[in-house]
Amino acid sequence: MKQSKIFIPTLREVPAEAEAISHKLLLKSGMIKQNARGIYSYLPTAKRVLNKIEQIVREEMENIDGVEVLMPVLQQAELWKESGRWDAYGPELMRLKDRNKREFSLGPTHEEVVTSLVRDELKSYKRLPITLFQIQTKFRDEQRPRFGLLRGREFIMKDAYSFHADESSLDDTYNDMYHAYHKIFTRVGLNFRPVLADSGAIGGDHTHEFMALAEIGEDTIVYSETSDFAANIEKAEVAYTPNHDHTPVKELEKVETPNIKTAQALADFLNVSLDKIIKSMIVKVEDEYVMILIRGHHEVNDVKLKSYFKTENIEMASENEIENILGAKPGSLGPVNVNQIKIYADNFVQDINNLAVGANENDFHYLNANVDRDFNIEAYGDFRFILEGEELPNDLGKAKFAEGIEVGQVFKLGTKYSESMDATFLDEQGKAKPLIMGCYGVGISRTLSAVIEQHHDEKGIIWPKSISPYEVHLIAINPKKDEQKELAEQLYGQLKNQYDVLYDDRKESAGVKFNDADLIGLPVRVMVGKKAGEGIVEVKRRDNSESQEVHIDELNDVLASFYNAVK
Ligand SMILES: O=C(C[C@@H]1CCCCN1)Cn1cnc2cc(Cl)c(F)cc2c1=O
Ligand SMILES: [Mg+2]
Ligand SMILES: [Mg+2]
Repeated sequence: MKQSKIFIPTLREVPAEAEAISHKLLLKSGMIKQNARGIYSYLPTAKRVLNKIEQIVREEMENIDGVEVLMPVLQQAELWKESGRWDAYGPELMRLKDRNKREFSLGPTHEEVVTSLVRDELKSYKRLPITLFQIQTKFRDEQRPRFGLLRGREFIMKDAYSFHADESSLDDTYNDMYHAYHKIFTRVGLNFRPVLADSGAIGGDHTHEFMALAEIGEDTIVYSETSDFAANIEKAEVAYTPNHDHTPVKELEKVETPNIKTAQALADFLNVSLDKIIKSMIVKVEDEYVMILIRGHHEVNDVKLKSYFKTENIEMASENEIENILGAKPGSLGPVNVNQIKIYADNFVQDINNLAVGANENDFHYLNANVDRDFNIEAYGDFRFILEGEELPNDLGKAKFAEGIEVGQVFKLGTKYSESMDATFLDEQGKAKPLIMGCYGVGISRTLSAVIEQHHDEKGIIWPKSISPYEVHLIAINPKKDEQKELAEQLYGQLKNQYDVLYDDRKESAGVKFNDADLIGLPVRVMVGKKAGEGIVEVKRRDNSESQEVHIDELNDVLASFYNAVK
């Protein structure tokens, strides 16, 4: 492809609002243009990378008998009402009406659609198992789209759905998918870790997320250096063994704490360490308010609350809900004499007594509050995030943290959708049973960004060969010189039969061409310059800048050795 004919609007400067390096480089290298918040156009080099990622995903899905389909982006509301999810999701589910006022959503995922698709077809166990997949644009109306394609509102996903007569068949497909994902993320050149994850709203009890390691990642991975344990921090359990400090129980004492609102401020005011403070928060579980107690140096983990209370419908109580219940604002809340709502506590609250807690009166706290004497605990549980360095359960080693970008997830869904949507099959005894399902996603456009996060230098992107938009960058340094232009044209004619060649034939300065080549990031370049008259050109790697001058008679061999040496 001649660069004078393509459309790669590279930028000299990058819009300041781009924080993530992949977002900066996608803009600067002319791969995307923003249309609206979280909504982008993929320009030619991005489209070619997406095609290659999609093709790798397609191959690995077909290797495990996945069958490609393409479902509609517009989804009838009726299906979401059957599954009960129409009202379970907030504004993130984009809803709209057609000309006849019929309600639809823009598809954020396709469990309902695929279940409705197969429930009329897969009526016999003889037709099972089957795995359908699609590669398609999804829409989720994120409140805070950011970091370019890492968290867009419109994005490309491969979503697969498997249907089974029994659990062991689901287990087989889950394992096939797990290994297929390993191959996919290896082939696209990502440094990734599969981690145990929380299955959240969609239910099921078993799920792994595939995390690409990157500082910018929104997810925190907990892993061990002495075992192969790895989990999303949302899921990582905190081992608890009682370790009470057995200080003598003291009298309850009310103290005035003017304008003290946080645990740290209270610790400083009382001149005690943060871990002696107890934070009390009010959360609404479905429509019941409960109090959660946690030590001052710990943070509550909302995903653990959701799995403990077995509902997604959990949110922090608002300030006026809190005032209505306890008569005080956040910052002065505590368990003493609270009987109108149940009190739950993180396991580690058991290790200390004489607790410093809010007095449920603005600007007042209690010292020496003690469970059973001053308040009752409904139950203790693991409600907090693990801290780096803490021991993992079952001797799996010490918790180490890393940031990750979730590029894939595999779920065992069970019968959540087939029951609610009445998708049954006849088993060998002719008995109607709900289909058992699995679902499996790969973030295609997110993977493109994750690769850039892991493969770049200060000058631009460094594409792995497997998904690079083109394979060789042929550059005529000064096409105004006939010998350079003619030799470059001749080499273009020759090389384009062996490689995907991007030929920079533009009448731009050498500096502009080299800057653009560094930004666009093709693995190897061939430069036709001053020595064209002698038949000498230069071959150069983008990753380590290794270069070699070579006569065009040797170019094929040298180029092949350079290209093979690049990952
Ligand atoms: O999508 C999944 C599960 C799997 C992931 C792999 C491919 C198949 N689906 C989970 N999820 C995430 N965000 C969502 C956002 C909205 Cl607005 C929604 F309505 C539904 C969902 C939703 O169900
Ligand atoms: Mg997540
Ligand atoms: Mg997830």
